Amino acid sequence: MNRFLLPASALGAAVGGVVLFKDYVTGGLCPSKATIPGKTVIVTGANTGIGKQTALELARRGGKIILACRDMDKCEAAARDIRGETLNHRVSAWHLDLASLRSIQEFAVKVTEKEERVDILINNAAVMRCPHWTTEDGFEMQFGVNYLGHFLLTNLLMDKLKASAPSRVINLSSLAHIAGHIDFDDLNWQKRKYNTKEAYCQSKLAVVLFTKELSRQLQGTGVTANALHPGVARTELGRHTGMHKSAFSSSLLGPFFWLLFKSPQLAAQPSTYLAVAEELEGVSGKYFDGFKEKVPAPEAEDEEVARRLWAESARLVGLDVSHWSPGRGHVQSR
Ligand SMILES: NC(=O)c1ccc[n+]([C@@H]2O[C@H](COP(=O)([O-])OP(=O)(O)OC[C@H]3O[C@@H](n4cnc5c(N)ncnc54)[C@H](O)[C@@H]3O)[C@@H](O)[C@H]2O)c1
Repeated sequence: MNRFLLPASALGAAVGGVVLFKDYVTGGLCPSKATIPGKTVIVTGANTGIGKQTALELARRGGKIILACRDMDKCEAAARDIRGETLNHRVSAWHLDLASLRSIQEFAVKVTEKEERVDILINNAAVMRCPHWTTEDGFEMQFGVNYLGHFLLTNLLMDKLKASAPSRVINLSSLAHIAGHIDFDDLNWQKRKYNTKEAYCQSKLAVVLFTKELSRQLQGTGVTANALHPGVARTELGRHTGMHKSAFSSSLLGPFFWLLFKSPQLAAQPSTYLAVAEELEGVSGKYFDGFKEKVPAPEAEDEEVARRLWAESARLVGLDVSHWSPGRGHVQSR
């Protein structure tokens, strides 16, 4: 009997260790139980991955949820899933292609006309390490979708956000921002040899700089802006890198991914926390890694870089900054 005791307790300790380690890596569930009845939430890129799970979590908490997606079939399917799972029928699918300034403007006009309020804007959509593609307006795809599209969208919705204050903007960045650099001489990768990884890192650094500058400009308005690294998750984000569904479910690498990567549901917990937590009311201009506030990369804290990026971005998307004040974004025809 005794000869089984040692191996059994070693196995028990190993299993316990794995469970504890996984818990540590994945971060756990949102610590806030706050609900959001009466609040309207927009989640971009909500048909899959972290965005879909975030929309589901917030629908469960009673919000009116707008899924803002490029592919309407997938968006409708996600909205149906969420309505079915949460029994919250105030979940709808709207078209938004962040690779098109026209689409962003149409979406913002529709929101402005049809919605009384926007309490929470979650800028979640992204593309990672795609080939050297450009958006409809000629911007490098990762810079255009991950950052510039959200920059314009947020500015165009600012009147609504201000009128609904206290309200929140949550920008999905990434730990990858620390390897980023804003090259003002070539934001759009027209001069340099294209590097998919550096372009992703630049776009995610731009998201943190945007968050900081937005927060500075919105002081006293009741609108807060925070940036977030959600953790590393098993989503479709790696579709251009080979790290996708089949790798996650392979018998060789599957257990490794299971242990070290979050499920989309767990990776949606930090976004949910930033959206609902009462203790974060008034907290703005911060960078979170999971549920914890962290210091971002030094370049992300550079106010001069942030101001310059804002001005350059406004110029690129045709936002009239000469008459600009928070909430008075005006897009000139291009
Ligand atoms: N998965 C991770 O490990 C991880 C790590 C750090 C940061 N993030 C960030 O989390 C966010 C969510 O990523 P995910 O892992 O769920 O990825 P995902 O690829 O599963 O989801 C991204 C979503 O963005 C949408 N999207 C892409 N281009 C778009 C466009 N032009 N217009 C509208 N929507 C568009 C996609 O359709 C998809 O719904 C992203 O901002 C990503 O950078 C993810």
